Amino acid sequence: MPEADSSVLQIWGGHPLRGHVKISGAKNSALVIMAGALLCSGDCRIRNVPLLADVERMGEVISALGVRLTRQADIIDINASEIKTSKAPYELVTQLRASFFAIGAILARLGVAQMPLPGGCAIGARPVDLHVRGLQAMGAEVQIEHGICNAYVPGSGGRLKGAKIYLDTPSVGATETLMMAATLADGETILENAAREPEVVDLANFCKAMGANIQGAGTSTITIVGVPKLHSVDYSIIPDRIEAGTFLVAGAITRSEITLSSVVPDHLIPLIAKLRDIGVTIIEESPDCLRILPAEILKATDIDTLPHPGFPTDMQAPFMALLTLAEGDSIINESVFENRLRHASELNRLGADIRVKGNTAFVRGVPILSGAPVIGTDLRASAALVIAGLAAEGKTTIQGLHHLDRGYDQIDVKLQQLGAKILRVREESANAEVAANNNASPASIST
Ligand SMILES: CC(=O)N[C@H]1[C@@H](OP(=O)(O)OP(=O)(O)OC[C@H]2O[C@@H](n3ccc(=O)[nH]c3=O)[C@H](O)[C@@H]2O)O[C@H](CO)[C@@H](O)[C@@H]1O
Ligand SMILES: C=C(OP(=O)(O)O)C(=O)O
Repeated sequence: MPEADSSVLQIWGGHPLRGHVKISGAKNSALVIMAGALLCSGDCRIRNVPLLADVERMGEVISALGVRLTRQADIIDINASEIKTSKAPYELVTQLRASFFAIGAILARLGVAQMPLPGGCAIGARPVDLHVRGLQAMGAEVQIEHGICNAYVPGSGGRLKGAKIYLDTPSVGATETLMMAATLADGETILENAAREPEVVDLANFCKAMGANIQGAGTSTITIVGVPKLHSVDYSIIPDRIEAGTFLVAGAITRSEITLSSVVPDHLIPLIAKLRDIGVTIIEESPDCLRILPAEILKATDIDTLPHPGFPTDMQAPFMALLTLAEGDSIINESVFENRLRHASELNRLGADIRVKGNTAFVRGVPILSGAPVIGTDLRASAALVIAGLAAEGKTTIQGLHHLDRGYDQIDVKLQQLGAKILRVREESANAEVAANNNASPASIST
């Protein structure tokens, strides 16, 4: 894992990319499937796990519960035959969102769980009321005190009971928490208005491979019939659709021809539709490979983020970067999170013309962007700045890499392999260069 906190990314933009990129396993699947491994009293082998700070932290959360976890390359082995404590550590859980979702699995296994409120991207209030209400409907007593969610199942045996649960909003995390809780509960749980994201389906497939009885994942009604115990599993997680989408957008903005493999095109339907809408050609080379061709003209479009299968909120910031260089006016409405447009002002530093009103961004296409120092405020905001930096004339320096490294597996290395002029350097040397007014691209990465 690179040293993110003291590093910055330097990008010399305006160069097309060329070649092939392999997409890593999905962050949001890997994290919740690691939590799901806590349901199993045998060995869980999880393959295709991306190299990410969030995965490392999630591994630390699981180890802190007294569960055995080892990692070799992209394989993680977890054996939760024994979970020594029901209390997850504050300093780890507060670093990512998905750690909280483990409350469902811990409660199902032990009948008790103490989970600090989670961290994750600061893109809105992100309450956990739907998780809590669902667990209460399954018979748990739940109270949030001093920033800790304390849950236990009263009565002998401490086993949750199946329930009919309607989610006010199709929350990904709440669907996953409750699905995990229900796999070992007594009786049938029906989740209505459930999230339909591919990562929810991946978690369901993982649980089913361990012997869980789950029907309907990928639709808005999921039925889970609890089983007494789950067995060992060897499971490979799906490719990361957001990483794939980010590379497609990077290809589009730099007018490049690149191929992406290990993708599931069906998971990218809303994004590919929008890219085609604005003039980008994307070819399905094979069932797991996409090719993007250089676009002559990029046209403006409107985006409304929605739960899957709508346009994903996690692609909103990268797509905004692309629309800054499209011909005409675009309107982007962020409907999922209430504070996820902070990248707009950083994109404006690069010469974009974006006005924000409430949850809507009005993007007026400009002919060029020009490099500048910028700061990533969250994970996808940072990705948007990388994308803009690849297209901007001159040098862009991006701070805040701890956000980027939470969710992108070696993005700088992958972009270098595609010919991008991008370097991760220590912040002090970048500052020294600014003082010396050195804007030149270093010889080591000149193409
Ligand atoms: C680790 C992980 O998988 N993160 C993803 C997950 O986050 P996460 O699971 O946190 O997102 P949710 O789907 O839960 O959030 C959607 C909306 O529901 C609200 N809400 C959620 C739970 C709750 O108890 N009460 C409530 O009001 C949220 O504030 C938000 O406005 O799905 C998001 C939406 O696709 C993605 O952007 C994140 O990348
Ligand atoms: C918002 C995201 O992650 P998290 O839910 O972990 O904050 C994301 O992956 O874009």
